[in-house]
Amino acid sequence: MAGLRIEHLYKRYENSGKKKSVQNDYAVKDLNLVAEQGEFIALLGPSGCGKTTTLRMTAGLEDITKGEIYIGDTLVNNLHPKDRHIGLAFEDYAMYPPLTVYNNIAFNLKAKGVDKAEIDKRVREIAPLMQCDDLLDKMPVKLSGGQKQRVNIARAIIRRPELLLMDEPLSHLDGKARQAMRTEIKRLINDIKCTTIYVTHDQLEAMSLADKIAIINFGVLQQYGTPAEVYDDPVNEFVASFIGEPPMNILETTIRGKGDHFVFTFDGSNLEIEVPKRYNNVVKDGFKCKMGVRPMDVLIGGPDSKGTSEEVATFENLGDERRIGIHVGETLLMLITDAETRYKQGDIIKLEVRGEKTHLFDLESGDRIREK
Ligand SMILES: Nc1ncnc2c1ncn2[C@@H]1O[C@H](COP(=O)(O)OP(=O)(O)OP(=O)(O)O)[C@@H](O)[C@H]1O
Repeated sequence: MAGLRIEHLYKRYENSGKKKSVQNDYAVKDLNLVAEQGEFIALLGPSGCGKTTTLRMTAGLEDITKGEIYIGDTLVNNLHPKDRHIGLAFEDYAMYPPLTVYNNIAFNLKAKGVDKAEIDKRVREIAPLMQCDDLLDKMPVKLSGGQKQRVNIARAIIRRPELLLMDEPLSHLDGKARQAMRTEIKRLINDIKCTTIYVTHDQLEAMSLADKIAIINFGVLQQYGTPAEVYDDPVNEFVASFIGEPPMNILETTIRGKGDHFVFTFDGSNLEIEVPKRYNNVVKDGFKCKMGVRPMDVLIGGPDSKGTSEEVATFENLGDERRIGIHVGETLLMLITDAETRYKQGDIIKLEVRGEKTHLFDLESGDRIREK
């Protein structure tokens, strides 16, 4: 049984003509997505791409323009939010300030008329899971951002939802608290095994938490797959450059024949990178496209390296890794190294690129060009 099934979902806001960022007037366009029972799905994409709209339609907080949403086997298009068996944890904590944490967590069960003893049992079950047992007597105003978020999530899961919907739940937290909460969410979801849809624009969060990631741009699903699939096998330039930090290097290139193989060449640079042989059937001398390569697949060669000599344009020391930028024509090619050497602008290094790790993208559409 699918935890959630979305079929040909569209959303058009009536006033969207005024919003420049909605391409073709649709905030969500022909979205299809299946989350299996118990799966953790991240909806990932830039601001305004339609993630929250999708979540709100799933929750029943926003009308659907066209399409179907099933939770389990039930078509929920016309069901009231309270009848959808969902738990909601949105970025604003939306707690009731005059109520203690206990009463905030218990609120929805009380409203449903669940008896007192059962409510108490459930609050005391959930509180340790979300590490808020010592907060139960506190008032919301006394809580830190991380604590509020834990209570917020406890409120969402106390109803034992079939589907947990989370919208940027970590966005108010700073770096360390964010990391800690991320780990807690992962542990929690493993414990309660609830199908979860999690909205974020943070690719690291999506990569570390999700079983599958739906990457959306301008309301259109670009790719839906496991973190490894979207990282290693991106379907287009958008996905390739959205996933990974620092992002994949993408450079315009002209392919040239060289003996029995082809090389990527770049305007204004001597750099040449071997095109993987598997592309021999799709490229030819003079073929123009974009080449993508991840910064960790660009290496600094040793003294005997046959790589090209290049000048360091930028150097950043980030503690556990160092980032070097090299001008290739007008584009900055980034590489990451864990070597201790500190470079400075103008230093010469030998550059080696792992040709076998390169991807090809269509110059116009950005679609991945695949071997035949
Ligand atoms: N109530 C509304 N009326 C009109 N347009 C809206 C409304 N809500 C959202 N939009 C538009 O729909 C598009 C998708 O918005 P949505 O909030 O779903 O994106 P998002 O990916 O969640 O963005 P963010 O990460 O910034 O929250 C945006 O262009 C937005 O301006």
